Amino acid sequence: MFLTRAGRTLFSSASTGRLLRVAGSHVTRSISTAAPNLQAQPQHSDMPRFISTSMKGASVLADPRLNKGTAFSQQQRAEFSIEGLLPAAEESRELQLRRVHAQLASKGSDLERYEFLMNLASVDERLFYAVLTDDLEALLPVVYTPTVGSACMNWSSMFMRPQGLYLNVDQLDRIDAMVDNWPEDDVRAIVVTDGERILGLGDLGANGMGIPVGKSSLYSACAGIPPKFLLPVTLDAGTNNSRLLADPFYIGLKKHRVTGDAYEQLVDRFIQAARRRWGPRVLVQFEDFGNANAFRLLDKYQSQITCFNDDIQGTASIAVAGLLIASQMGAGAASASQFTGPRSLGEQTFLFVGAGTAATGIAELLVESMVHAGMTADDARRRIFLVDSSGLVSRSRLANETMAPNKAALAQDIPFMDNLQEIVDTIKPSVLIGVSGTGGVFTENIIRSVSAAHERPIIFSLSNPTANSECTASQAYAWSQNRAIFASGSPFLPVEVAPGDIRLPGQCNNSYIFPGVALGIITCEANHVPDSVFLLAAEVLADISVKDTARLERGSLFPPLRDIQNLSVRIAMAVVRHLVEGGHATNQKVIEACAAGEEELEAVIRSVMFNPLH
Ligand SMILES: O=C([O-])CC(=O)C(=O)O
Ligand SMILES: [Mg+2]
Repeated sequence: MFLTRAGRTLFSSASTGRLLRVAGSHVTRSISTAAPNLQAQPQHSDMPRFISTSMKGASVLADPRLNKGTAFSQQQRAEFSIEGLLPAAEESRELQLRRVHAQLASKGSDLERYEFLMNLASVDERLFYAVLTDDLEALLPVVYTPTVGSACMNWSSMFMRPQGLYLNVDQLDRIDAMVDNWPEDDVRAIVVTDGERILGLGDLGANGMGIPVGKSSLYSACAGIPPKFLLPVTLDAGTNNSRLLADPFYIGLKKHRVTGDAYEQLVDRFIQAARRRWGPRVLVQFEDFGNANAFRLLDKYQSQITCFNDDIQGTASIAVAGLLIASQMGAGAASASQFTGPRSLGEQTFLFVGAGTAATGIAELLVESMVHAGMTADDARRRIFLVDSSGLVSRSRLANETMAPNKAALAQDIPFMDNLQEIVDTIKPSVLIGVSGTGGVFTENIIRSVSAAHERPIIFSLSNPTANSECTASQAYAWSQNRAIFASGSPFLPVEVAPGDIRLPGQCNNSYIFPGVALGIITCEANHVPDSVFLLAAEVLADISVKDTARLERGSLFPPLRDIQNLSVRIAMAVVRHLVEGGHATNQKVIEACAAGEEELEAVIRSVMFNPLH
């Protein structure tokens, strides 16, 4: 039991190392978050951490950041006046974890598991993160894609208690007050959506809140960022989804999407209010905005504030990492006799099916990567082809249609074709990237054609959730005679392609990237996030992944999720170094740690991270 009384401060805060204030004349008690029966996870500091509170009684149990239920000792129960409010058993966190796993196993569907875990997070937040990090491989698909997609579809009918902050366009003059109502004073990163393009599911309006909530929990689970630093935000500008507008249970503004000045003001007032309240270095992650707004807002804010767009830059980074890794494996060769070893990205021909945020984001980062390797930007662009819902993105279209500038920059000087099979047969891509949001567009014929032209074609079906994947893992393997190097945005189970030959499809999802990138950004308190951070993150991930040859041989391009926190630390270290070199880091202590050496830098990054049971 750790106790602080007025006038004495005995402990440091969960992560910042600052001394906690003893509240007024109240007796301020501190709850040890330590789990005596659990081993400290080695990546974290051994210092027990404490949370200070002047609360007593039922309110301690009602606060998910303080509550640990039956893990409160008898002494703590007396101290916090919660005796009798809990059953007699005094349980270890380990036993509580086992119970939660058993409860999860008894649920009938992933959506039920999702609801159960969200409830757990609202009752005992550290136990929620302990369960999540204990089995991330199994639970990421439950708290994130694909299950989060079903949760968003059903958000209004499942609604019980609000999570995150909802800011709406009908109350522009109340935005400051709403931001002030958020209970945490030390927010360092915000995930914000306007719900217009939720995964590959389209406009889900305020139901899109599942995405910023889910991404925030990945910040904590994948990079150890303390939950109190994170804020999920939904900007409710209306919805054009008629199903939702007609749904009596819909929780958002029941009106069509507002565009123009009012929309602009909604975004701007939110950003100004957040910076006023949490300081100019608070990180803003744009997530699942519609295409036009995604690019426009990134263009508008990237030079002004600390921000990035995960669907453009995070997805680009993981895809480029995957392509670097697959190319290292010798993918893309035209025949078995050429299949001798590593190839460069410049030797591949890329065909994107889909030409939205993810496609152009990946394409631009690919160009940067090829330029980095010595190619000219024009030569690099000549290797990239895009197909949208009208057909091939060709220069001839530019005469009759206004195209988004980033898409127009990738238009090719070849005749227009509108049939995907014909396009594939003509271009003979060695890399097929699905970012269309349309399940099943990689048909058997398409995959057979790509595989006929290349010994080891790369097939990335990146649309989410699973039902929107352009093909499944088993289809990619079966239709390529098991030669495809396959990865997908949403997870697929291992596939036994022949007796004893089990492939592990890689999950090419931005969750490998944004948590580590954000950890770096918030640690050094960057005032700007340049695009180069995302190429760097891709290279770090690729360098680490190619070392695990046993895993690569089984088809999986990326490291196992159970290692993700260590991976995020490696990414964060590279990001911090890069931001310090670029003059974008503002935290003096971190700048000094960076100059002192690798160990010091790693220590300062790890000092930010939290361990739910320690
Ligand atoms: O959320 C994911 O799994 C990846 C992503 O950002 C998207 O599909 O919008
Ligand atoms: Mg997204």
